[in-house]
Amino acid sequence: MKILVTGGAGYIGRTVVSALADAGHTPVILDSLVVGRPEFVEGQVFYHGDIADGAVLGRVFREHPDLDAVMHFAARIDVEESTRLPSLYYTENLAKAQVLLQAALAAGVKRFLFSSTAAVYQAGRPGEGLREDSPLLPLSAYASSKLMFERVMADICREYGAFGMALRYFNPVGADPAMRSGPFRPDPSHLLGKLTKLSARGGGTFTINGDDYETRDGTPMRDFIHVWDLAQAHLAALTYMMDSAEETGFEVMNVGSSVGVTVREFVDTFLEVSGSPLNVVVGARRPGDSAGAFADTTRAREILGWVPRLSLRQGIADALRWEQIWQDRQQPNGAK
Ligand SMILES: O=c1ccn([C@@H]2O[C@H](COP(=O)(O)OP(=O)(O)O[C@H]3O[C@H](CO)[C@H](O)[C@H](O)[C@H]3O)[C@@H](O)[C@H]2O)c(=O)[nH]1
Repeated sequence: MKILVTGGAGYIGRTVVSALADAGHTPVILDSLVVGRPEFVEGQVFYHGDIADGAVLGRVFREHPDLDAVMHFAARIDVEESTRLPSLYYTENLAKAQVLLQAALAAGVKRFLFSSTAAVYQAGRPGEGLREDSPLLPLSAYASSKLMFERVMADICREYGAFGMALRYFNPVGADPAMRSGPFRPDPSHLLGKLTKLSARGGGTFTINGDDYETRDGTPMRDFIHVWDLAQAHLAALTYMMDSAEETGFEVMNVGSSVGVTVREFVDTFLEVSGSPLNVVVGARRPGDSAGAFADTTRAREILGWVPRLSLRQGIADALRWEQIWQDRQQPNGAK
């Protein structure tokens, strides 16, 4: 199948591009390269442009009249930034996404897969996984923009007789196990990114943001999903949409490991896997943080037949291996 992948030069989008190619599909990438990396589109069918640029969209759909589906990853993803710049988030993640969706529908592409987020949920009850019908409470413009687009998609897919799916990601970690892509931000704020950078520098102090939450060790809980497992969920969702007897539909599905891991447990596992001599201290809570939760992935298992296969340890090991490769690549002439 031929799939348009927006944001295909980004961390998750590029991983999915590799998974699609490995499975014999043909990805066509559309990326503005505002965040995405030019290295990730080398050798790929690639269009440089914005998801709402009519001229670029026109070219893509004209030159690929045989597209079977769109996988839409291109988005702004920084929760903190979204609380400062909500208009940017509603423009990029909601208004522009609608332009893309309608361009696809006008071109007759009626399968649309969207990257949503677990940030749409209200914090779960301790010990209970979040289900797709659990209470929603988006706390940032980022989360709201994602949830709003889910609803826009549901309505417009019905109007046009199309099939849409929104995958609600929990916390992706790791890199393509074949090392074709991985995280690339020079100054990441997320847990594994921070730990990986410290480890690459040979040590330093890592601060756990609060240990007075209602979790088993007081530190927040998250559900970490290997990015390659996440990519496989997209392939399963694509197959499901293409094989569906229904022409029209809309499905929401959690994609997580279904295992809750606390920040302290994560840090301990990281120290074991990396062997890094990090100094771990406990600091204040991070504003806006929640005690967190994990995914109930029953729907993805039953409907898509998808289950995560890769461990947290492998996610950490792959991230560490990729960090080394990526840093080496950033050096001129490959010098260390
Ligand atoms: O140096 C650090 C960095 C993070 N943490 C803690 O680790 C946990 C996880 O934080 P991340 O920033 O890694 O992940 P979040 O769950 O907060 O947010 C991520 O997942 C969300 C979905 O739930 C959104 O997609 C968002 O964009 C993405 O960053 C939080 O309790 C955070 O405070 C620390 O203790 N120290």
